[in-house]
Amino acid sequence: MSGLHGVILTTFETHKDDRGALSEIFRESWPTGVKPVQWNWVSSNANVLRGVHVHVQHLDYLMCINGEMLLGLSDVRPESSTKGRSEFITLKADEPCAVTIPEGVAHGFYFAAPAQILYGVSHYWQTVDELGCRWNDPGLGLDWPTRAPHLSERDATAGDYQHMLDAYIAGRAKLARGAQ
Ligand SMILES: Cc1cn([C@H]2C[C@H](O)[C@@H](COP(=O)(O)OP(=O)(O)O[C@H]3O[C@@H](C)C(=O)[C@@H](O)[C@H]3O)O2)c(=O)[nH]c1=O
Repeated sequence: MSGLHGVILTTFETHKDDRGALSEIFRESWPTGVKPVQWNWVSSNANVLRGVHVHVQHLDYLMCINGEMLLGLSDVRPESSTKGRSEFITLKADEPCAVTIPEGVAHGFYFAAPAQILYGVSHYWQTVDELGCRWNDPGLGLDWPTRAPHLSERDATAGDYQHMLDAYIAGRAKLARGAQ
């Protein structure tokens, strides 16, 4: 369960037999809140942290397919009933489920050990929709279980929480004007 407005957990039914297992992971008819147009496969090494990012436009439909991932979430939407709240969800490949992350919910992915994830997105990737801030900015309210994660150059040089919030609000206004 998630306490953040619009964050949806979808659990999968797993059919096991003597060959292994099979799960349906997405049906358009399920109430996931998202219709992916693009899917990404991501492999991460131990102690990698991706993010923290927030999107103005696209939603993510995220699952762990090998190992474990700690998902950090922080609601930055000014009008949200859960604005300013944050939480962690652990996704495990052997407890198959997906998390829908709405636009405006900032998120980071932490991998204590090597793992693989798969995620679908509601809009094609475009850098203009890739906002972010420093993974450990106090404004996020996320106490990660690492002090020195392996980050991308972009994430290591990201700005602060307030800068991300301002960019998110400006990006949303631009989108509302039909400019994105
Ligand atoms: C996200 C993405 C990246 N790329 C490319 C750009 C770059 O060369 C390489 C790695 O991209 P990044 O460093 O941006 O990957 P990463 O830091 O993993 O970015 C992801 O972080 C998580 C937390 C999210 O929220 C995602 O939406 C996305 O922002 O892959 C694509 O071609 N398509 C895509 O959809």
